[in-house]
Amino acid sequence: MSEDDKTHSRIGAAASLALLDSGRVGPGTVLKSTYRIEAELGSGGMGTVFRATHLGLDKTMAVKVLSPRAVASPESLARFEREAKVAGKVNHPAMTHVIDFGVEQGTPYIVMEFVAGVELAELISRHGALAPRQAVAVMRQTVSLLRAAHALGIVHRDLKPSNIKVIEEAPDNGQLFVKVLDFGIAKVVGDIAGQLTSEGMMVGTPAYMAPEQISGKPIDGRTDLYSAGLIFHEMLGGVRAFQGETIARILHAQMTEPPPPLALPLPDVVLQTLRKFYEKRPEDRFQDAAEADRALVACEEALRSFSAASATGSGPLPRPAPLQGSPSEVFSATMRRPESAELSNPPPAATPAPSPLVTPHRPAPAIATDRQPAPAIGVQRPLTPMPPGVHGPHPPGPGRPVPAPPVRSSGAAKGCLIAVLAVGVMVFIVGVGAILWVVESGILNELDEGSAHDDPHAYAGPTAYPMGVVPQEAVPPQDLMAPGCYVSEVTFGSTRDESGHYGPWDLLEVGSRSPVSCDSVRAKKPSRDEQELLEAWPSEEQILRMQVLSSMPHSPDDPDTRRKVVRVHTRMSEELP
Ligand SMILES: Nc1ncnc2c1ncn2[C@@H]1O[C@H](COP(=O)(O)OP(=O)(O)OP(=O)(O)O)[C@@H](O)[C@H]1O
Repeated sequence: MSEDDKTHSRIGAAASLALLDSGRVGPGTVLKSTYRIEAELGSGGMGTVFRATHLGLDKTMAVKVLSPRAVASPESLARFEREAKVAGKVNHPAMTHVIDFGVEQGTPYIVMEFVAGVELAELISRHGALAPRQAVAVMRQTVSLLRAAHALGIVHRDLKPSNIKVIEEAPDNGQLFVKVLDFGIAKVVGDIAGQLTSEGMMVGTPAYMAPEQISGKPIDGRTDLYSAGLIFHEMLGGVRAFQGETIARILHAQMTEPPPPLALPLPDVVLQTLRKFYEKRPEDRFQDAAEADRALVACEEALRSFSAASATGSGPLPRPAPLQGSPSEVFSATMRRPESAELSNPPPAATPAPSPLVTPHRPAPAIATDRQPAPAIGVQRPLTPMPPGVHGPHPPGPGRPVPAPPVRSSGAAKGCLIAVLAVGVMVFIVGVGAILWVVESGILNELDEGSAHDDPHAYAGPTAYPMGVVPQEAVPPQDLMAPGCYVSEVTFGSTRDESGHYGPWDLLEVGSRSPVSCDSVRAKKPSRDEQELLEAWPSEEQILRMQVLSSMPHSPDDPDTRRKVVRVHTRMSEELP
């Protein structure tokens, strides 16, 4: 995790403790004559995590050692100690259990069970979106752990996909099992120790931080539910819900914008549950983990019938062939990808077996434009029209072509054929005559000139409307109700210049426009970033609102290019007074 991706507390100076040197603990060090440090696993805001061996039990464990930077204050020492004690209180299968705690030559450390597996963040970035049922299963385990922790007054405060480790996959149904890492910055609500994080210091990761956490308001279990909701969104969509080039941009989006809609068909109850997790106001969210869990159970049921309905008439839904071996072999083999020779029972085909962990499809892009409908995800892909209550951007057509009925060669059939041919010839002659008449009469020219105005759904082109951004207060409410508002997803592209700045922005693609009711569009002043994009907007049409949905390099090979997908709400200027 990059430094700029995180906003950790700034630790105050306390020189007396700064003499701790992490060099004292490293591979070869034996702590308490019991734990031999083997290798570094990684480091985060609080310290470094090592793989270690319990010498008595000959068992692998994880040891987290506080970094000299973090240990520079009594506050961080207290936090670290609290991590050990608090984490030890939570007894749940998804909890990473704390085994021991100690201070060796002034260096505090915590001994935890070693959690093998892959971080959810890595799983998503490597394989894309999870199948919805897998995502719901991960959510249920996480929320169940939160329920246990919240009951003890413990809030995690830094839930994110890199703090969730996928430890196993059930070979029969692909269910994923997870453990949550890092209750290290947990806050014991009401505990005096909880006040240690002084006002104004933020602890958390911007992409998953709840609005109240950002604005320094009191936090509680609902704060974790917000982060969990964004993780749910990411599992379903395959990309982070909130992305941005700067921390400020992400924090602003967390405070003011909903996550972009998911571009895959999902039952209503799943979409409603998702939204309720990340409502901006804590009082609009699930009020506790138990309530969230009930909603997730309803999601499970809806997805079951969704799959069943999808499968009707089309045979069993396609499922990737499971890899061979025990669950842990399957899991590690999947993570290493099919260099199949490494598997105990490699799949026989020359083509590598797809991972059962996630569907073999690429993730649905977070944003589906009308030009590029996002693919539905793996096993949930409906092959028949969606059942009632299921919403998706592009209801799929029948999955299989209907075979034509066999034609019988009989006298009656021949008679019918001749009659049909005769009617066809007559229609053709009348049609040609009508076309000639229309061309002669000049009607086509009139239609051509007037089309942009006559068809409110037509893209009017660059010259029809005056350009400008309409601030909310400048648009009378009755006018907001007027027809003529559209929404479309627009792609802008740019290349980084020598000073490292992107711009100017080119308009690459305007997705087809859908009419929206203007009263659903709240005009807002564009940010500086958005203003830059606006300059590329060639249409002399008023832009009510724009929202950056995603921003990424054109391709991994060309990191100096950027592609932004922006949702633009526009209105025809002629509707204004
Ligand atoms: N109990 C554990 N078992 C196995 N690996 C672990 C364990 N705890 C942490 N790790 C791994 O060690 C690495 C560092 O973890 P750490 O929690 O210090 O960092 P982080 O999560 O990136 O940062 P932060 O905690 O500051 O958000 C991560 O790759 C994490 O997956």
